[in-house]
Amino acid sequence: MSRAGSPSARRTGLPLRALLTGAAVVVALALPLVLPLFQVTLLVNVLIFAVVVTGLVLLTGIVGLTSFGQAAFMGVGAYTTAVLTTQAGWSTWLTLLAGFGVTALIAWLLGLMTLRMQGHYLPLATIAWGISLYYVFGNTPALGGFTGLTDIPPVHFFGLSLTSPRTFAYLALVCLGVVALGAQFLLSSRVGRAMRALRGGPLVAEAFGVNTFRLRVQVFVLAALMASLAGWLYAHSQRFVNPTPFSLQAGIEYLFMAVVGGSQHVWGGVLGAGLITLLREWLRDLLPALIGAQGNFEVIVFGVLVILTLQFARRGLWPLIERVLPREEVRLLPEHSRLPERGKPQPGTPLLEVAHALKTFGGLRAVNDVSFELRAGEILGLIGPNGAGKSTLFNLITGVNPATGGRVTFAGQDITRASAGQIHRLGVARTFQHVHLLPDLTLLANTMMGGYARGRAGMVASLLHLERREEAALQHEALRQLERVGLGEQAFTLAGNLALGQQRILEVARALVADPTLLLLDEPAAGLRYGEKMELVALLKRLRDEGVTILLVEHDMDLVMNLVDRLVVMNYGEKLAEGTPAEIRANAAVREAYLGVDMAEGAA
Ligand SMILES: Nc1ncnc2c1ncn2[C@@H]1O[C@H](COP(=O)(O)OP(=O)(O)OP(=O)(O)O)[C@@H](O)[C@H]1O
Repeated sequence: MSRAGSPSARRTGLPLRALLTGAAVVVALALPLVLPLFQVTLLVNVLIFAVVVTGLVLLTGIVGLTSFGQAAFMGVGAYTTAVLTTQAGWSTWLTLLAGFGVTALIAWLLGLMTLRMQGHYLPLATIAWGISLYYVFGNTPALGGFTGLTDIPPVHFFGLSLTSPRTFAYLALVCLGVVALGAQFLLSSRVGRAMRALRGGPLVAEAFGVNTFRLRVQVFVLAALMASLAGWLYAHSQRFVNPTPFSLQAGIEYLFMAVVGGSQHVWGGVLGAGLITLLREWLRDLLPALIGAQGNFEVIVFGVLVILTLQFARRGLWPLIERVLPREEVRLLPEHSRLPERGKPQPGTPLLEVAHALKTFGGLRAVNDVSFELRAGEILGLIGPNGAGKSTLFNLITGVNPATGGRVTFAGQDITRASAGQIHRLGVARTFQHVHLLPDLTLLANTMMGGYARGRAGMVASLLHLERREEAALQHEALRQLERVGLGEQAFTLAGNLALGQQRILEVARALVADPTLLLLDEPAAGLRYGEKMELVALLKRLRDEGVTILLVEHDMDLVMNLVDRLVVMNYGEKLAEGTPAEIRANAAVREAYLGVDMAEGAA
């Protein structure tokens, strides 16, 4: 497909969306001037809370790490500036940096200790340190105990003292603008795609070379820094601090805001902060008057609201708004340079060698003394009845589960003990038995995920959008691979709209973006219709003709016999046979293992 006719030309709804964004900015800038003073104070709170919730969107909504402890990090920022300004006379701008330093250190240490935890252990850990920090604030005399610290000086900006809520609102607006823009930049970057992939579990992200633990810690620290900034703003807007706004209950409320607004969208977090804060104020007046008694009745309403949201709008309110907004601009950056490509081995040279591979689970030998070789340029099929050990062997080769014994060599390097990411970086790319795509992202963005290991941009460059050259090269490479597999025309549609067959082909394109020497396919035909299987076979044959080496685990005998150059057959963890499809068809032991499957018929 020619580049001129490529989807880059589509710019869906750009003027209207830009116009709406511009109008929202103008309204936001006008609000502090036109609203009554009480409401401006409320607006300042909304903006401050939105900064914390933006961090939660990244941490919980995108990466999937639920944290109840963000309010505590807000407290670290608030108390750092409170102590250093009131007791050491530091400038408020310097204390902002100091707050970042202290928060980053605490978050990094807590992250190192807790972020390896899975499931409900991590949220429990965040509750634990959320409570701990609250009591540190309340029980430390130097921090004013539960009474807190007063007389915090205002922020000065070029001689202007930001004592009035009206002027302070602009500082809070700028802070939220910077944080929200940075978060948006991050999410549309290489690191952002890796963050999204993390949500589906570490397996996928690691297969693309992401150091998942390091990324989790980085996002955790980033979200804590956003909370710290909010704490700094809070301290200087209120001019006093005490532990209450940084309690576990506040941490839970920030989560409510994210969930109600839409925890996977930056603007969802802002919407949630606004809605919950305004609703709280309104209900605080309304409910006691209605019920005729004093009490925190609004918290009960919030609980019901969250349950209703989870029931009827699981992804929050922002996606409902997004549905009526014009679609976001599709941006294909101009390509200045291409990504470097790795040298490919000569066809016929040994590429992958599995020697006496052994994998035991307790007393079970799931892979027992299996040896075979894969040569560059061929398609090798790994087949066997259910439970034969194919997936286990696949996992040994891809580094998902290390071997108990034996040796696996790829391109001359011993990868027996290498991690999934290290193996990927050597030139092995894979697809998954159960498709792992990001359905809300375009085909292009999904495909770009496969090129993670070919990029270098880190968290800071991504936050500042300094990685555009690299991003452009990746975009164009991804588009080339989509065109190569026949999905170029749909590059800007959402992956979730594809039929399963196309999703599997998309996974192949994503793997190809890694510029692999070896492509590993885990049951690529599972769940496909006949026509889809034929398309897949045609694609894989074309790739083989282009020099791509392929190893596939597959159940579908038709597909395997018509596609591969050679086969390795496994049974009860052992290698039963190896040879061309014709040799395997004629093998009596293989026929025996496949009782009921007529292999000759399968090939026909
Ligand atoms: N993590 C594990 N812990 C314990 N046993 C396991 C584990 N993974 C696999 N096994 C066992 O190892 C054996 C081989 O399983 P494996 O999934 O590799 O077979 P397979 O050939 O891929 O089967 P299928 O075609 O059904 O996917 C099976 O007996 C399985 O129960």
